[in-house]
Amino acid sequence: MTQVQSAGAKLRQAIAAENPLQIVGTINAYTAMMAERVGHKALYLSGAGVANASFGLPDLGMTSLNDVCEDIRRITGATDVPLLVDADTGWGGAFNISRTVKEMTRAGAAGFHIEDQVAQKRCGHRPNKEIVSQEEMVDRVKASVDARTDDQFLIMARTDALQQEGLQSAIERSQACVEAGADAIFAEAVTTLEEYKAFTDALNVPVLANITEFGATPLFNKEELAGVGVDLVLYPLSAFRAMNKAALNVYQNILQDGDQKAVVDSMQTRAELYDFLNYHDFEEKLDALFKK
Ligand SMILES: C[C@](O)(C(=O)O)[C@H](CC(=O)O)C(=O)O
Ligand SMILES: [Mg+2]
Repeated sequence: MTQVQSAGAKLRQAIAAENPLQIVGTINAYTAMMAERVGHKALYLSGAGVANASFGLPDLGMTSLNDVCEDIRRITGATDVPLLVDADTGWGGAFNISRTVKEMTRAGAAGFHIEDQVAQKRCGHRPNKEIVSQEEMVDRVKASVDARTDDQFLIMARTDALQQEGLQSAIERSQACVEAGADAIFAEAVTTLEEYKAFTDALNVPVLANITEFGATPLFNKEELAGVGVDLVLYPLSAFRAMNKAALNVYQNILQDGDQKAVVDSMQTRAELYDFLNYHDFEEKLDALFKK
């Protein structure tokens, strides 16, 4: 009998196999399929991405658990690669966080990260973030661990404390989260390799570096990050940002030129699109089933 591996187990296996594991943001099911096809071993659903792309909203804690679960289901329905999900602050107290774990697991997520910002959160790379006490964050982690229905579901604690309270506090918070059962730590808005090393030296669980563009963190290479003990490297919105610029260019050109000839070379062709979708397999099935 073949053992069916849970999404969480797959993510843990990928973390063990890759050094470091690169995790790419996939804003929708189709981009997730492309990332899978080119060989990525782990995918990410960004909270900012859900807010921006699915709702046209800023990343300020305005989307809900259901909003995110809808996008999780779409992506996990289209790929087999494990998906790490941004759970923001967990959307409330212990019982809300419990629902977040259970619903995300049911939707097919492999794990989530939950952060120590206040509910009225901001992007981790913006000024004037506010964080909750260490005790409150530890309670969030405890509630998450207690709610697990699959013991392989990965619970990652994110600390946004570096900006306001400094490195020592951010590390202490991370240690307290690990003590409470966190499987991994997301060190947010880190600015130097030395700081990453301080996190990885102090912790005995995988540490994630968020290499998001146009933020506080330089675009360190995965080798540099592996050199300071980082296990997971996140590119949450890289493809999304590129897609946005490409789309804007097309919209502008169609208006300016009256046709799309100048930008057609920048487009994925119909043949390429169909290839990623396995379109022809579907069509053959249709022909075989309903041949006239
Ligand atoms: C990782 C992140 O939480 C996200 O929602 O993708 C964002 C990314 C970004 O805004 O660049 C964050 O770092 O807060
Ligand atoms: Mg986020």
